[in-house]
Amino acid sequence: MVTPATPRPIGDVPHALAAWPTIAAELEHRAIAVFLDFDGTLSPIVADPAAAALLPGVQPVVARLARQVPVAVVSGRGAADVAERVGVPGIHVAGSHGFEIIAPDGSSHDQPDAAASLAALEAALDELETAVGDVPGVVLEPKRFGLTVHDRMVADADAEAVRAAATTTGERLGLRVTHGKRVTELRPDVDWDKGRAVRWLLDRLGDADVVAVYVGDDRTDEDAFAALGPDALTVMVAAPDDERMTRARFTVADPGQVRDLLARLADHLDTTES
Ligand SMILES: O=P(O)(O)OC[C@H]1O[C@H](O[C@H]2O[C@H](CO)[C@@H](O)[C@H](O)[C@H]2O)[C@H](O)[C@@H](O)[C@@H]1O
Repeated sequence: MVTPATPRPIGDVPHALAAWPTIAAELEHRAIAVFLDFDGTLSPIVADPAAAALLPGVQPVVARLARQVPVAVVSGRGAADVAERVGVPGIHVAGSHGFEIIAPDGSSHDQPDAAASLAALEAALDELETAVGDVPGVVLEPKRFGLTVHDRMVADADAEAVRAAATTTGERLGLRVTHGKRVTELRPDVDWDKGRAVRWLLDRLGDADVVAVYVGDDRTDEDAFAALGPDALTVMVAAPDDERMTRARFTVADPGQVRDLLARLADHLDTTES
C-alpha cells in the first residue's frame, strides 16, 4: 500500500529541469516506466478540443523513449482518439481516464465495471444535446467510457449554466461528475481513475522495482500522483504562480519544458544501464 505524498502549493515544488542532477542520480541504474498525460502536457491547451495536437518535437522524443523503456499515455480522451493524436507505435494508451487500455500489440482491456454505465452515458449525451447543444461554443465530446462537456468557447454569461446542466444530468444518471480545465467530465461512478490504471499497468510490467515517471497537468493526474506515492518521479505541469496544490515532487511550466525533460530522460537512458 502506497502512502500518498502530502499536497503542497505548486509554487513550493522544485522545478524538474533545475533539479535534474538530483533526478538523474535517483534514476541511475533503475528500471523506468514513463506515463504521460496528453492535453496540457504533451499538447498545449487550445480552445477547440478537436484541434489539440502534440507540441512540435514531442513525437520524436516520445518515440525515442518508447524504444528505451515502457511508455504509456494516460488521458481523459478516448483511447483511440489519443492514440491517433500521439501517433507513436509500441506504447500503451489508457483512455477515458484509464477505463480503456490499449496495449502495444493492439489488444485492449476495458475496466470490467464500466460497461454498466454505458446506457447512462448515452442518456447523458442525448439529454445534454437537447439542453445545451445549441449554446454557442459548447462542445460535447463522447468517449467510450465518458462524456466531456466543454465550455472554453462559451460566453462567460452562459458557461455557469452549461456546467450546472452537465452536473445535474450526470448526477441524476448516477455518473461521477468532475470539473477540469473548462470542462465538466461525466464518467462511470466506479472506484477507478488514472491512478488505478497506472498501478494496473505497473503490475503488468512485471518489475516490482521499476521507477514510475509520471507527467501531468490536471486534477485527474493528481489521482496518479497519489497512487504512485513519493518514490515515483511525479511532475506537475503548471506555471509557478498557479494557486493549486499538488502531490507531485517536481514541476515544469509548460509542454515545451515537458519535451525538454523527456529529452533529458532519453539522453540519460542512452548513457546508463538499468
Ligand atoms: O487527461 P488529459 O489527456 O489531460 O485529458 C483531459 C481532457 O483534455 C481535453 O480537454 C482539455 O484540452 C482541450 C484542448 O486543449 C481544451 O480545449 C479543454 O478546455 C481542456 O479541458 C479533452 O478534450 C478532454 O476529453 C479530456 O478529458
